[in-house]
Amino acid sequence: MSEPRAASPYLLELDGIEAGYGRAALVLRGLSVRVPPATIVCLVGPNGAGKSTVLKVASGLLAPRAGRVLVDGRDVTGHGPQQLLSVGVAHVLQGHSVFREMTVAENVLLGGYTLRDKAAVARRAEVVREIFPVVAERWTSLAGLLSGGQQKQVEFARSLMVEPRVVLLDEPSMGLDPKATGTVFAQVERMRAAGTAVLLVEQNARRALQTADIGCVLDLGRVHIEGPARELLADPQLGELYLGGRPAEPSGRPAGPGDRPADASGRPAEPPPASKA
Ligand SMILES: Nc1ncnc2c1ncn2[C@@H]1O[C@H](COP(=O)(O)OP(=O)(O)OP(=O)(O)O)[C@@H](O)[C@H]1O
Repeated sequence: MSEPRAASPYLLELDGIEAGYGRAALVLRGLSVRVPPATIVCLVGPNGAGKSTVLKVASGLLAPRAGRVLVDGRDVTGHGPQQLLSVGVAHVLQGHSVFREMTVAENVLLGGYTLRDKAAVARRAEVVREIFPVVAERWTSLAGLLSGGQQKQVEFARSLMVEPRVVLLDEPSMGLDPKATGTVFAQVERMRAAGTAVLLVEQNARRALQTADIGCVLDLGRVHIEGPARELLADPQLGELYLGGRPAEPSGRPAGPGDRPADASGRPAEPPPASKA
């Protein structure tokens, strides 16, 4: 018999997670993150803080040693990636994962391999082609001929084939120039507009917080500060510690080529004193 579903305002919840690799010290030490439906939540923090590890726990790639993973209030702790995908959690891994020698269409349709019904695959393909126009335009091109930003959109499109309810994005702007980064973040907003929640990890923290609804600052394996992304951007102490020391841009201007990534200065000496999480 399946467990009764508790009513929850959150689509995805990580609650008191402790996780690490092998015998090494724990990376996550009591971390909690909540993702409401159709919301972009961004994790920022120094290199090695455990941001990618959070995504691996959320997608079932790494089993936590303690704590719970909940989807729609239902406990899915310990479930593997396939099971998490089947309840609507899709993970777009760091780096580029398109098959360069295959067409855009083949790459995207691979994302629907778990869908049994051919008509459902065709319907979803139409939906993702609408969300990502470049995917529709380059449908029959070899994926390897696309630019880095276009390839990232192919990866997004592939992840949306199964109609996930939350997509975990690990460093989507990695290796992209500022223009392509802008395009990719615009597409992240389109995913939200299409009703998909996003849990985002990004080196370019300032740019990511301009797109996100909620920001979470990770340090020492926990969420130290959580709040509306715009408020985090405007916080001078946070800017100094985690966002490369530049004052927040009141206009929400996309980051320019001179913008320093969040972690350029490495781990700060002290975390901010007051935890709002
Ligand atoms: N597969 C692995 N095996 C062993 N240790 C790992 C593995 N992956 C990550 N780690 C370690 O876990 C810690 C957290 O890594 P993680 O990649 O989650 O951090 P991050 O905040 O995403 O860092 P970055 O901003 O540099 O990508 C680091 O100390 C890292 O060396």
